[in-house]
Amino acid sequence: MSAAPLDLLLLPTWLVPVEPAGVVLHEYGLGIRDGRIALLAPRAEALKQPALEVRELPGRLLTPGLVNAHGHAAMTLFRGLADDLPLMTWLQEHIWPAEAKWVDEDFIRDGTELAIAEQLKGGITCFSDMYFFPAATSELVHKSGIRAQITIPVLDFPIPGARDADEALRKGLELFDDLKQHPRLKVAFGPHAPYTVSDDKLENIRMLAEELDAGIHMHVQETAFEVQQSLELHGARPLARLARLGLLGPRFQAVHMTQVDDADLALLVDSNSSVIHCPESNLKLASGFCPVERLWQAGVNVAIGTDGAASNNDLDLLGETRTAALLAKAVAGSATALDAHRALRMATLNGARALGLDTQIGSLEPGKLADLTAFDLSGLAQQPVYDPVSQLIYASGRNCVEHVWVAGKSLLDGGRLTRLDEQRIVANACAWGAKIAGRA
Ligand SMILES: CSC[C@H]1O[C@@H](n2cnc3c(O)ncnc32)[C@H](O)[C@@H]1O
Ligand SMILES: [Zn+2]
Repeated sequence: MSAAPLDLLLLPTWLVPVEPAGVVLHEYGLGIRDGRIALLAPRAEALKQPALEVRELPGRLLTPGLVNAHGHAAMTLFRGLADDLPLMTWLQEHIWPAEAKWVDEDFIRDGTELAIAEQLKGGITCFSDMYFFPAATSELVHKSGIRAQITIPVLDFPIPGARDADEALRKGLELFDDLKQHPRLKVAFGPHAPYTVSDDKLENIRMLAEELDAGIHMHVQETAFEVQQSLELHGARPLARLARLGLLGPRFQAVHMTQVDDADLALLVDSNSSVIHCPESNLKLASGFCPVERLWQAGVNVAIGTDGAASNNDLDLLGETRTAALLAKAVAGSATALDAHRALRMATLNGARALGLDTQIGSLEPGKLADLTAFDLSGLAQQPVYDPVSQLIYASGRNCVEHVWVAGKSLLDGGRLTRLDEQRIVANACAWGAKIAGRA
C-alpha cells in the first residue's frame, strides 16, 4: 500500500537542517504530512512524491523555526517606558510599580497578542514566557497557533493574579493539569530569581518539578551585584545555593548567567543545566557579558532569548542572534567564537533542548514537527550568497522572514499573519500606550 500524499512539499533553494551540524542542502525538498516532516530529499526525488500542494521557494532559505527561549511577552506594552537604567533601578523604581498599576488579564491578552504577532513576523515559532496570569497567555498561544513554554511565576511577594506564592503555585498546577495534553503548550515553573524567592519556596518547586517532570526557568546571576548580595545573605553564590537546594539538572534553565566562575561552570556541566543568553537586555541594562564560547566549549547547552521588550526593546531573535555572534567574539577575544552555523543552532535546536522539546522541534529531521521558517535571501543586501547561513546571521534582518509554519500550519504567508489581525493588535497597543502615558 503506498503512503498518503504529502500535505505540502516545499522546494527552497537552500535548506539548513541544523542537525547534522554545519550542513547546507542545495535544491532539496521538504515534505509535510499531518504536521510532521515526512520527507527530506533532493528536489528531483522529492518531486516524485504525490503532494496536495507544492510550493516553489526560489532564493529562499528554509530553517527550523526560531526558538525565543526567554521573554516576558506582555511586557511589549511597556516597550520604551523606562530606558537607559541599570537593572535594579529599572525593576524596582519603574517596572514593578508599572506592573502593579497596569497589569490585569486584559493587559496580558493585548500585550501577549502583540508579542506573538511580532515574534511570528520575526520567524519565531516557539517562545518561552515568564509573566503574570499565565492562563490568559496560554489562551493566546492556543488561538494564534504558535508554540510556547508558559511558566508559573513565583515571587516572595504578591503579584498580579496571585496574592502569594502558594496561590500562584496552586493556579499554576491547575494550568499544568489543563494543558497536559495540549500539542503546542508546555507548562514549567518560573521562580523569578534567587533574590526574590526564598529557600522554602524553591524546595517546594524542586519537589513539584521532579514529580511532574517539568522545567524550572529562572533569572540567575544576571549581575555582579546579585552574586555579591547572595554571598552576603546566603554565604554562597546564587547558582551554588540553587545547587544546594537541588534545583539544577537537565530541566533547569538558567537565564542570563553573566557571572560565571570555574565552580559555576562545573555546576552547569555536571548538572547538564541549560543557559539562556539574553545579550541585548544584558547590554542595555549594563548587566554584564555571558561567556558563551567558554560555556559552549565546556559542553553547556546555550540557548538564546530576547528577554522582555521593556529591556531590549524588540522581540527580534534573528537580530539577537547576530548580536550574540558578534559579542561572543569580543568576549572570547577570538573571531572564531560562535560562528554563524553555531549561532543558528543556538537559536533553534539549543532553544528546543533547553525547553525539553528537542525530540520534537529544533531541527529539520523526518519525524519531527514541521516548525519552519523561510527567509528571502534574494534581495540586494544578501548578494552574493556563498553560505546562506552566513548571509542570514550577518547580513539579514527580520524583514527577510517570509513564511512561518508551526506543526505544518501556515501562520505567516508572504509576510502576512494568517490568523491574527495586525491592524487590531496595533490599535489595541496604541490605546494601552495612551492610557499608560496618561494621554487617554
Ligand atoms: C515572574 S514574572 C517576571 C518578572 O520579571 C521581571 N523582569 C523582566 N525582565 C527582567 C530581568 O532582566 N531581570 C529580572 N527581572 C525581570 C518582570 O518585570 C516581572 O516582574
Ligand atoms: Zn527576563
